[in-house]
Amino acid sequence: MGVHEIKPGDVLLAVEDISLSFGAVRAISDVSFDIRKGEVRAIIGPNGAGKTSMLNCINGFYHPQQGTITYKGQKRSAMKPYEAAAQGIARTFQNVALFKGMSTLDNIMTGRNLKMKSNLLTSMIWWGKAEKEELEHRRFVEDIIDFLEIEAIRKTPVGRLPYGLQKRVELGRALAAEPELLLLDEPMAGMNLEEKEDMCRFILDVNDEFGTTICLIEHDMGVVMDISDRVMVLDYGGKIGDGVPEEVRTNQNVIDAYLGGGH
Ligand SMILES: Nc1ncnc2c1ncn2[C@@H]1O[C@H](COP(=O)(O)OP(=O)(O)OP(=O)(O)O)[C@@H](O)[C@H]1O
Repeated sequence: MGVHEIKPGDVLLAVEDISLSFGAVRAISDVSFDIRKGEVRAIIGPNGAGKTSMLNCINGFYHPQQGTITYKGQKRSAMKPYEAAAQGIARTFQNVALFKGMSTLDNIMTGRNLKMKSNLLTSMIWWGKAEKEELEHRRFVEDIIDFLEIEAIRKTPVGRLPYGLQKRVELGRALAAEPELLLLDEPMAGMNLEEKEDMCRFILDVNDEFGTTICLIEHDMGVVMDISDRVMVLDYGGKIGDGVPEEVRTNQNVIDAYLGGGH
């Protein structure tokens, strides 16, 4: 696609001066920040600060009225979510968005759709080829299931699983697309301590073992500071801090926004 190769540490995605409004509500005001290849990047901020809106801009759900987003060196125009997905951007949602009646295995398999080349016509003509491809995809999905340690629930309808496991299945579905950039919206929300520790470990393993770049929104400050390389802080739609965890922890604007809290 004429996109130059990105080395670890290079900028994978750059957001420049973007603003997004819904009528009179300004969700994002003139925010610039970047995500480097191979890092774990966090976006934090009080409720309503614009964090989810930012992820929605990155994966094409929302189109900012101002500013630009450059992914792998290419400035994007108004991109649709499926186009972002085709270019290697996957995401999970604040509230689990899985097919509740379907098994863990089948839910993760749906994340593989983009990678499947065979359609009905080719599978009628090239039945053997399509079957082989299907087998390869199943093997890939089984590997994800092993990696996330969810073999025991592979046939269980996800609606019957506890919330923490559903979040893990959702992570599996996103991984099935073999993303280059993985966006996680509050991956640990609603989890107990043990589930949070597990999820942290999986996020770091995905980053380490697959080299996947990760951008996450998370409210648990301990977790954010532990697992992120850099943290960007939003408040009332504007950026008030950006840097390594230590810089952000000691940033007076950030301390004030959190102490002022409750908005
Ligand atoms: N589709 C929409 N229509 C109208 N207003 C919206 C929409 N999406 C977001 N907003 C508004 O934009 C602002 C930022 O919302 P956003 O969900 O991005 O914040 P957030 O930081 O993710 O909050 P939280 O931590 O509570 O999830 C809020 O005032 C919200 O009400």
